[in-house]
Amino acid sequence: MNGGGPEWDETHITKYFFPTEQIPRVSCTDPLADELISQEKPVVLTDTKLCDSALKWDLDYLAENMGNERYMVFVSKNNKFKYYDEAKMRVYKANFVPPTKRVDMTFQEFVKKLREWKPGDERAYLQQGLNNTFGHAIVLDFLQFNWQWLNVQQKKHKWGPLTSNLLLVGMEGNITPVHYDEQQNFFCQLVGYKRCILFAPEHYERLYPHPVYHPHDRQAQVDFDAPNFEKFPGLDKLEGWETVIGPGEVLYIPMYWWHHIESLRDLSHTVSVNFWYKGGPTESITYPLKPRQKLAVMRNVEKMLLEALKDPAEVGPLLRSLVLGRYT
Ligand SMILES: O=C(O)C(=O)C[C@H](CCCc1ccccc1)C(=O)O
Ligand SMILES: [Zn+2]
Repeated sequence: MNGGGPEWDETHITKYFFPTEQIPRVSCTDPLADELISQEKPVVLTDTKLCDSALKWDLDYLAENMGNERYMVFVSKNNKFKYYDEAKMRVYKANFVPPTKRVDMTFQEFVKKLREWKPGDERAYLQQGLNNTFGHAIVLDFLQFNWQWLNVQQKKHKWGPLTSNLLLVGMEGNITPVHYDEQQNFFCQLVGYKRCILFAPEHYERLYPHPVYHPHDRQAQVDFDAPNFEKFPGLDKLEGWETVIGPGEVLYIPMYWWHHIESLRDLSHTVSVNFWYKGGPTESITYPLKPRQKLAVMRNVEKMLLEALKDPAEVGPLLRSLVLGRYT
């Protein structure tokens, strides 16, 4: 399972209620790699040398070179860091209690928090878009990423522009619950080990995402640690793909694919950098539509209905009267 040595073993892996298969792990020179990426299927690339210049980004190096800027850190009373959209939170009428709190702090403050952490303390997760305000050493490392390989991939698979790189520094055991993004993603692991569980877009009916207008848009309502099979009956048909990625490995997370990401329990903190790309130009439509295209249609229908009806409570009844007994 894992590369060279005994970095981790099954004791670090939480057993969930659904079956998974291993995500293929190939060399980036293997034709299978390009085949899977062009089919928008997940694959672990073991030798891209994408971020080798950042393999040295341990806490001391980052604390030393990240200057005194304040960075975006989320704190949580438990180990879950479920993302929420702050803009949607502001206009969301019902009561929404954000599950984490955003606290901007310097990297030194963040490292102190990590090193002094005791069970029962709130957990922290630094999630900051990389930009040129980071110290010059970091910028130099960034410039040495394997941009040549990335540009070849971007062109070959007709992706849109690179939109952002998120620097992620997490505590062991931190979990980003299952969600999807509307971008292609080369997810690069630098320090420590992350378990990534992925589900194809067609598992949409089994993961029950929050409504599009909800602050947790794109996030599943399901809690893998406490699955509610009555409320979410589709869960018993859920099946996924998973892998554990370590330093120097890149996981391709296709656009619209669901992913749950956890920093292995009881091991070490983790450092990752992602590369989010806009999807390519909508290719000529062929039928039947691909699952991710149906997902995009469903999102647009939701947005249109909310715009037309104004009251979210009317969306369910209207759609039910539209389909029940007619399309079902
Ligand atoms: O790279 C990805 O897509 C991940 O999900 C990585 C994930 C943190 C992402 C946090 C987040 C989720 C949604 C919107 C904006 C930010 C992790 O590694 O814990
Ligand atoms: Zn994501």
